Amino acid sequence: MLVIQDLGRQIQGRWVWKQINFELYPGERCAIAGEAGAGKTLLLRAIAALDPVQSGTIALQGKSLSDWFIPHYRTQVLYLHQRPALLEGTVEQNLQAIYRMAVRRSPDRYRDQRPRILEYLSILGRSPDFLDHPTHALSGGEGQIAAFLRALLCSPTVMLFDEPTASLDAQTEQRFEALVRLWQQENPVRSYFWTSHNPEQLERMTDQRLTLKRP
Ligand SMILES: Nc1ncnc2c1ncn2[C@@H]1O[C@H](COP(=O)(O)OP(=O)(O)OP(=O)(O)O)[C@@H](O)[C@H]1O
Repeated sequence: MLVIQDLGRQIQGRWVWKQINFELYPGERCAIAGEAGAGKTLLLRAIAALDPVQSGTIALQGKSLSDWFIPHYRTQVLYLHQRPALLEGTVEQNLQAIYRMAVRRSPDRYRDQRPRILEYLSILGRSPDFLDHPTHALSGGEGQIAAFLRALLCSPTVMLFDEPTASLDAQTEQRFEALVRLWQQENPVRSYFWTSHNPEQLERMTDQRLTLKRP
């Protein structure tokens, strides 16, 4: 699915990590572990093609990142930010915006997907009113939920979860994890990387581990 070879990232002339080699197979759930500042976010951002790397290559489905049209690559590999940025407007307008992007332009598609969104909301313990909330009034946890719904609608093959439940209470965290499992069951080739400072969560949610150490 995704092959990382000899990947290295420098910041101000210093290697944060280097010689990272890893293969993510279809359906795999991989933890990215390492102490605070080890470069977990930088690695996820590199895999998402959001940041440059100073050495090595990434290939998705046998095709090197440099040969992908980046907007298409990002429909397949999606980074869920720790502190997601949402557009002005309501949660629902943020979800509808996905279908105005050139790579997915299809105005009617949102309507078709709405029942699915309502099902996801109920798994997350939220009522349909959540869709009407203005994004500027969302708490950090609600912002994570809204961004997760948006990510699910994008249907990526590889999801990059960066401390996705850091702002959630324990019950919503469990619901979030249940929805990740459902998302994966819907299509078992879906795979993900997940970072968290909670070892029990990594135990529950992942079965592979990539540990970052200082070079
Ligand atoms: N834009 C930047 N400019 C300068 N240094 C940066 C930048 N982004 C990250 N760093 C540094 O790179 C290192 C790795 O950062 P990163 O956020 O990837 O760590 P992390 O493992 O995700 O940490 P945490 O577990 O605390 O979230 C840190 O020392 C950080 O200060």
